[in-house]
Amino acid sequence: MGKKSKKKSTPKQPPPPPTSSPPDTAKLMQLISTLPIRLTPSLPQPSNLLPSVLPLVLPLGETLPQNINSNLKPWLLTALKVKYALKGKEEWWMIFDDSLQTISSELHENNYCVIDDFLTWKQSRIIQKEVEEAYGKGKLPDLGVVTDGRDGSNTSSVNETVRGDYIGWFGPTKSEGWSEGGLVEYVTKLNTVLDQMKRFTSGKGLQNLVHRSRAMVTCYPPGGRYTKHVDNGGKTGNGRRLTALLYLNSSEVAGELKVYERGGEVVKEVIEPSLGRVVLFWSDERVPHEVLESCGERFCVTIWFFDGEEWEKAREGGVIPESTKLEDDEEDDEVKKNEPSLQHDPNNLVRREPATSDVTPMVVSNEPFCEKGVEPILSELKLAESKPSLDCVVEENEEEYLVKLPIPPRVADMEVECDGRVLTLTLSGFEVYEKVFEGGIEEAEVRAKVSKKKGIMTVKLPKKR
Ligand SMILES: O=C(O)CCC(=O)C(=O)O
Ligand SMILES: [Fe+2]
Repeated sequence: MGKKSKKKSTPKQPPPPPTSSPPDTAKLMQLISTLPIRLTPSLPQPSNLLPSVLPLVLPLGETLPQNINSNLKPWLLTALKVKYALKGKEEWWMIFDDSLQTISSELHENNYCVIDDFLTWKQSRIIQKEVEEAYGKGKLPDLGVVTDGRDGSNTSSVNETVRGDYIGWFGPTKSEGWSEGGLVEYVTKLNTVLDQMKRFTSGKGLQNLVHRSRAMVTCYPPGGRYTKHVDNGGKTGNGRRLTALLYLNSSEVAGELKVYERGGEVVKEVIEPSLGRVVLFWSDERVPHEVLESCGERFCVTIWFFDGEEWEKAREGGVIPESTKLEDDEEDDEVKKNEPSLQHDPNNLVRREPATSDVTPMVVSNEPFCEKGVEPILSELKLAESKPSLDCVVEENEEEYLVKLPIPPRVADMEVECDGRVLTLTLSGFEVYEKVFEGGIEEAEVRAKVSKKKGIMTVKLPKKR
């Protein structure tokens, strides 16, 4: 009885801090202003709500209290960021259980999630510089081939009024031009976070994510836009389960991402494409979205994560092109005949559908590091798997190395030992598109030729002159 009346007398109060000593708000805010993180400007000012949220997350280890007041929820991610920045762990603030739990539940409840400071400021600037340079050097040469319409069912139309961006597909390695390694850090971090998020979800959502696409780097020039669409819609799925956008714009370029409710009638949020911001959303009909007209050069890196089964089905059904074109190789004629061609690339415009050769397994990191040199305690990082490695025979002649290995069952990163050095190949279909020499060998700008016979694949690597 007493309990009941007590409840009635304290309506609408934020939940009391779980510790007896409430934080000194002014001091706290002063401290926060010195942290290398951003307080989401579109939310109510920090002096307003943040102090109410912080006590909820700060003293509680790595689990969140249940039933957090809903008006405080938008501040949760910021509060968690503050929490880990206070511990000197701002680089990996999102990998801790309470952060993962918050991101997962936002994604599942809202169908999308905006994460600021996914990369540190420094990391974001590195990728930004690399992307701008790539654009300047003409490495994003192609006008996007669009998925037109709301349901994404038309994948063949090319219409500048629908989409007006320049596109390039990239692996993250130095040999693909990422001289400062910015993209590889981002991709590894993203893979690792998504992999860890699996622990906080059940059902189909994230559990079956096994592949990711290469990074689609885009620049919308002034006036560029992309009308309302979904990334994986229509009758035949294309395997995409989750879309991850990384924005790279430090000045105001407009070009906001407009996110709609399922059905595409009701606007949920208009999101600025600002530097270091990551937006995760389900690629299917749940999240129609649109890019509003840009007024400057607007940069974004998009990576799609695939549901293993759906992707396999789409590939078998011919929805996904098997491979990019093979170089002329007599031995491969038979193979070529059996491969679907890139029919939806009639005008030499770039594919916006990631091909088999654009897809690679999610490689996760077990050793996230922290800028300040403090290693986060990451005892939970159990899902990480090492790259598959296949037995192979390496033969050598004057001009090339011949690496013979069993054909991998699916797209795979693999390591082969070549002349005593380890060579990492990212293989897909029958094309090797990415290779990294480790152990001091000069990076070779070679495009390996691959041929296939009776279950054995031969990779021919020309020797560098
Ligand atoms: O650049 C963006 O913000 C989103 C692009 C997009 O929706 C797409 O490429 O499918
Ligand atoms: Fe999209």
